[in-house]
Amino acid sequence: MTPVEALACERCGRRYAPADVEYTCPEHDGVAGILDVRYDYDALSDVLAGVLDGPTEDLWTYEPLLPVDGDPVRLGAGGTDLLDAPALGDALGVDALVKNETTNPTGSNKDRGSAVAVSRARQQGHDTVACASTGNAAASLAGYAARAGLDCRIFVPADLPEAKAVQPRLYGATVLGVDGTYADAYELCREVSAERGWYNRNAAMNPYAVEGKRTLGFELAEEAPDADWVAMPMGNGCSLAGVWKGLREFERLGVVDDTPRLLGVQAEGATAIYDRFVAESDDSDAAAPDGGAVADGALDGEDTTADSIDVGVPHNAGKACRALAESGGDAVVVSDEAILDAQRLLGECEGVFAEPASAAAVAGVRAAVERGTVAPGERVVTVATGTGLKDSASAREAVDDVISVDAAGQGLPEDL
Ligand SMILES: Cc1ncc(COP(=O)(O)O)c(C=O)c1O
Ligand SMILES: N[C@@H](CCOP(=O)(O)O)C(=O)O
Repeated sequence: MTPVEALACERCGRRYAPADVEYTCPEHDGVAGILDVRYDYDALSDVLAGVLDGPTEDLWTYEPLLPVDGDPVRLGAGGTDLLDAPALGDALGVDALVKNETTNPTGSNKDRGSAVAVSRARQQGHDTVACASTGNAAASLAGYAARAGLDCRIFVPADLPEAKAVQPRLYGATVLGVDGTYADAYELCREVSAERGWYNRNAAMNPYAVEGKRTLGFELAEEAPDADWVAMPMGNGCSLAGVWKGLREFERLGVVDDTPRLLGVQAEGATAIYDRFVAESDDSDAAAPDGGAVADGALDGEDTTADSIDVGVPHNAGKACRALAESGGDAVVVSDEAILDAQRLLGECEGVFAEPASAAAVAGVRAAVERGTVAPGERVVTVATGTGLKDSASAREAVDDVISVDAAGQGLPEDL
């Protein structure tokens, strides 16, 4: 197993032996003290050559760098394609690449976090896992729980897109539709899981889920060492922070000489991380379309068609802002209209059907080019975090109507 040195509190810096604490720092209430897994990098360095030797089949190619003690749960997460995206690049004015996370086994990058969290849950003898979700973590946890033979409980906002509520049930999970926001579902899941002894996967409190997410950073470092930017959507901010951790570690371990800048993208209806980043950045030229009102990062106003990033209380905001700042990156906010345009652009240009939250990253690149943050021709990897197939109702807004034709061809347009 990867030698975990300690769990360090993101807030106060206290360090704990892994056996002494399961979730957050005991010095703070609730989720405030997120713990970060710290490794012995000399030991990681010793196993690195074996990891880099050969193709990345899936995220367990990186098993010696992951905090899992053998017998991981395998469903095929990771090892996703990095696509050249020339048509998208022409449309955006950059040298574009797309990291296609839509092909993960349950359809999103959340599978990376679930693979590690569920493997640990099984190793520790838990029989039930749980999470709150806007849909993708739900399906992901449920799919991995099914593979591991564990029971699964999911808390979701009741107004979830239909397929996102169906998918985890198909994997055998019990889905609880909470009459409220994602933030409400998160708090309820936290309380009930603690009361009933369920293993809580949520990356806002479980230090190990993000360790799976950092494998996306490993892959990007290996596959696109010359990238200038990596653009990602932000909901809780954990996915972006996880990618940054992986990128930085591969720089530290000498796999790459340099790291790309991160572009974090939020939707106009849920801007808490963006607001905090702007507030913390002395020299940021970030500006929201609405004038850029600065909030305290703890809003509960969730209102965007990009439901996966419709997060009013992003618990990983601090980590995400630090990642953006350390990378020399930036944050942008995009409208729902721009997101739907970008969803269609990504589909038409590159054959990738991504959900609105993922398309937000494409819209964010366009916005960043327009305001000069990303220079024309720079090499930009956009992470397509999740498939659009789970939310055809949103995609419906982005496409033309079906043309009705009778069986004899009546109605067929002449100019087709
Ligand atoms: C498809 C998709 N993209 C992006 C995100 C945002 O990830 P995070 O909440 O880690 O910032 C999510 C979270 O659910 C997601 O499902
Ligand atoms: N929006 C996310 C929230 C949970 O994901 P996590 O990995 O940050 O715990 C989702 O539901 O997919």
